[in-house]
Amino acid sequence: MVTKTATATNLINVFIADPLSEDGIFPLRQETDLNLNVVIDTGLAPEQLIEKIQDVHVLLVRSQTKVTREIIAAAKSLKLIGRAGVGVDNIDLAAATEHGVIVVNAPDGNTNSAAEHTIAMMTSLARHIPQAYNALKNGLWDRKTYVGVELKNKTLGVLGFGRIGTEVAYRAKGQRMNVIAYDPFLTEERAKELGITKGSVDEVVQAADFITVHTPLLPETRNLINKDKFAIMKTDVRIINCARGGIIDEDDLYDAIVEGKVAGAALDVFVEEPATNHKLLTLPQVIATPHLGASTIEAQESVAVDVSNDIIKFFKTGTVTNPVNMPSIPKELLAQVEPFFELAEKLGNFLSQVTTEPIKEINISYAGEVANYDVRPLTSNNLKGLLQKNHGDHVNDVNARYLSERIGIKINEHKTTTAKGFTNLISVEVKTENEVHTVAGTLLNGLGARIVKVENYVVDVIPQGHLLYIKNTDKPGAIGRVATKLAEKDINIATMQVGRDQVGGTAIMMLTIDNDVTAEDLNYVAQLENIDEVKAITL
Ligand SMILES: NC(=O)c1ccc[n+]([C@@H]2O[C@H](COP(=O)([O-])OP(=O)(O)OC[C@H]3O[C@@H](n4cnc5c(N)ncnc54)[C@H](O)[C@@H]3O)[C@@H](O)[C@H]2O)c1
Ligand SMILES: O=C(O)CC[C@@H](O)C(=O)O
Repeated sequence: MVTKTATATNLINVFIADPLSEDGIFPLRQETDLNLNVVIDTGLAPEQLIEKIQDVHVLLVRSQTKVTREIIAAAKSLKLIGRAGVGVDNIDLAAATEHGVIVVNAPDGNTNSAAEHTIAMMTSLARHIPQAYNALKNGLWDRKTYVGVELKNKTLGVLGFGRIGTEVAYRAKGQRMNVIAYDPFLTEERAKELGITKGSVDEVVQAADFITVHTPLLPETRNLINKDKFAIMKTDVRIINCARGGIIDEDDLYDAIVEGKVAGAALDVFVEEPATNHKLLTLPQVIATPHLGASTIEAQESVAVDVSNDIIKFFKTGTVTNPVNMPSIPKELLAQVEPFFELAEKLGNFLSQVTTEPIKEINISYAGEVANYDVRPLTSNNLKGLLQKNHGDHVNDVNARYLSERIGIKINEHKTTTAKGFTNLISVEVKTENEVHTVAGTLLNGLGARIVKVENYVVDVIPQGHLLYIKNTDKPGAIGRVATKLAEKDINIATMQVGRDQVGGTAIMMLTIDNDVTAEDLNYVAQLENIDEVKAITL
């Protein structure tokens, strides 16, 4: 269904492949600066989706659509994948990164709903509410079978103490439960502050009467709870999974329930979804919901609004609030780091034009104030500049690091707070089989970007427009001869910087000129006496 039409000028095709809150996509509908063409077409088979997203710039999904490598490869114009929710395990992140497609999610919008659902599941499990309801609906007034347990004074084990795990713990404390948790990022101090106990995974599962998992599904968390863990649990433990199918080994859970070790399980998620015919669902001790953790009006509106706003922000500013496959820069730092993006890219671009062999190694050094920030986005921009010559617009901030590593470039980043006379200095060195080239740049207060060092020579060049890089032997007349030859070719010199290592040694000239030069012009200059190398650089 086409919900908003747009003319072809800068048309941005947004394809919504899963049901999203209509109120949540309101920001997209009311956006007038961008030429958005929003199409909603849900429940498609992969082949149908592939057919429909050839010209799509933004693909927006929840958890149903599997955004596979094939789908990403088929969407030739794809720039952004938006996930209205937290988990991105339905998106092939590696493929997105390789294709330079940014992935954004909405990490905060459904935290509350997922935490509330977890508590609802735990309470239902403790009191057999779904089973008793079913019996009563079937005409059975059974008050003996469904005797439950209280939550009060029981211990809740929480594995994964991020946004949702923490919210669940707050609520469990409200039920007067004791909480023990494990998360690699949980400190003793934070645990103390929240009035909970910090334990290892084994300590958590051993101590708990109820265990709830709230980690992402990662190689390290797949089957985090398996038969070895069930073996050390208390008998009659109850298990809740409102995070991701696969964190708990489903076969081992089945066996542990049948053997009487586990009294019951409440599951919102499964390894394979939809899970309509699952063996766990045949057990009376198992209660389940069809992945409803985030299914509230509030959460769906909130995640869709967040992801819609990020789409708009991306096309207006090139930045996003919730990137998944590139480092995020806190808003308060962005303003400070942003001016360095262009400089970093220009330095990379410069080096790509002076280097004549495949680059094997790049050493990027950040000195001065800039070293206080997360410099990974700057390195990505630098690598983007370096690769653009050969990769054109296939390279962007998202895939620059991946592409560089794939072609075998070793990337080293260094930080130091002393910048040798500059407030900030970015120095980049590239190494090839036979060459080493360096360039350094800074941002001068109020004056903008400057290249301040080329190879070992101090210069002062605005990194913009057409430059000539000339290496010569330091002999009288070289500068004059170059200027004359360029004048003969009607090439106007705007600025000229010279530097040398020693009298009579190697020298360089950095010229800014008004127009681009041809290979023939370069040869013309290169043939001059004492001129060793001439390169044209466009920044
Ligand atoms: N059922 C639903 O509808 C629903 C809704 C929202 C989120 N979720 C899922 O809930 C989970 C948690 O979401 P969140 O927003 O709290 O994420 P989060 O990123 O805020 O928290 C995840 C936590 O897991 C921790 N972790 C990672 N590896 C771990 C390990 N090996 N052992 C223990 N902890 C580990 C991380 O350090 C992090 O603190 C995710 O899997 C998400 O996809 C499900
Ligand atoms: O889209 C949904 O409803 C599920 C979302 C949830 O699993 C998440 O990870 O955010």
